[in-house]
Amino acid sequence: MGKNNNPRDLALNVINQVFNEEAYANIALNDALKQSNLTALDKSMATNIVYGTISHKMTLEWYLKPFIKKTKKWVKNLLLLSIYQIVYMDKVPDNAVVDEAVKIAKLQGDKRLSGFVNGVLRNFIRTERADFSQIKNETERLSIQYSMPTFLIKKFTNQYGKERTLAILESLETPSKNSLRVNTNLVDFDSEFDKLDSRFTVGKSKIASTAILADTGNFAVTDDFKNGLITIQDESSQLVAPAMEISENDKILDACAAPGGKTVHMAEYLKDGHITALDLYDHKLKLINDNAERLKLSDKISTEKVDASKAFEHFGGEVFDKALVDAPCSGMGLIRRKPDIKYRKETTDFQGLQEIQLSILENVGKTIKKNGIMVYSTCTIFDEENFQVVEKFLEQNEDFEQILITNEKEDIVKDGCMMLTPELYHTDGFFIAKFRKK
Ligand SMILES: C[S@@+](CC[C@H](N)C(=O)[O-])C[C@H]1O[C@@H](n2cnc3c(N)ncnc32)[C@H](O)[C@@H]1O
Repeated sequence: MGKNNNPRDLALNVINQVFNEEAYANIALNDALKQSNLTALDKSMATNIVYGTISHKMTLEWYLKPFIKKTKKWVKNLLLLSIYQIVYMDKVPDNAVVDEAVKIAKLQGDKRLSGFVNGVLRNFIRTERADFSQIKNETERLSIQYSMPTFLIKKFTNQYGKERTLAILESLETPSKNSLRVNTNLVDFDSEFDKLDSRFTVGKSKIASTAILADTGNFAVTDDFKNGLITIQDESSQLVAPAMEISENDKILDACAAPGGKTVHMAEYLKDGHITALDLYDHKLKLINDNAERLKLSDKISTEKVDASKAFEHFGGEVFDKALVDAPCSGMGLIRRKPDIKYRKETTDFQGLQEIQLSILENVGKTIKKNGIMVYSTCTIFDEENFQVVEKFLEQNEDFEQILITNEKEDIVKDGCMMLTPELYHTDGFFIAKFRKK
């Protein structure tokens, strides 16, 4: 079997990049899948192994620890992804996992180590599996059981208490749903729902009227996606555009816009209005333009490479009717979809992120007209980047007041902000606050 058509070998190469070189899992996996000639079924298996192994990394290391001393990084990664299959993938027989691991060790060019891999895995299978209850310290136990660094367990517990923390951790263990948004400019919601319903198992969202949900299905390759009738957007983030109170002639600034998921949603509300979408990088602006083109909304959107914390210097004061600051954040609400986030050191400087978020809000705020609306959103569920930002922004900017957000689902509203934790509706974790310029 050649390298390019072995799903486990591909998974190992991606995991090596993520664990050894801090690559982003989604990018490394997409690149590897594109270059491979795997069947759709094998692609899905490789994807499952990559995300499963990353998601359960700390648990798998704990399982593996009694069986090895020191070994090469790729060998350890191969053992981790094999133990993932043994423990979590019921349909794959243990013997097949071992045989495949041995084959991959040989493929990686090391016959001697293939014997070692064989021995460790056979030993692991023979030995009774360790039980989490033997870890006496509760924080450590939760950390190993849910593969979450202890400082995050502590942060969750401090903010949400034990019971809700457990519910959040449990909910992060179950897979994300596919969440689609219907482009109601091009097609009626109900007819698109019926059409998708005839081909996939789909359902409606409990929180976003534009969302269609599905457990499985690769919607990015469908004609309806390519033709812009549907797009892929989490239910929680579909709540942002409706919160903006958009009028069809509004001039809107989307300050942190790429890849443009919310830009295109807001643009659907416009007739003669226009959105200026900013980001820091050309390749990211291209993603916004691609999205706008696919959804047939290019005439309503222009992109500019401008630092949002210097928007006022670039555009001047009182120019826009509305602004969205969908700020750079730790992304801790996306752990279910992007499990590598929980191990990344650069996303844990919550105070540093808060400073950036406040400086963007303050500067963008100056570009809004009197009575203009500014919405602040993040995909994180920690207070430093959410309620503390709202509080400090209002303290430091007396020309703004908070508009209290309401929703018929009271459990997603807290202190006038929308606050979705991942266990409530099995969405991404998400936060929305709303301000008006006096
Ligand atoms: C949370 S993402 C935005 C997601 C986007 N609103 C959507 O719905 O698809 C944050 C974006 O802000 C950009 N960004 C970070 N700092 C920025 C800054 N100072 N000015 C403008 N964009 C910035 C990042 O490159 C990233 O693309």
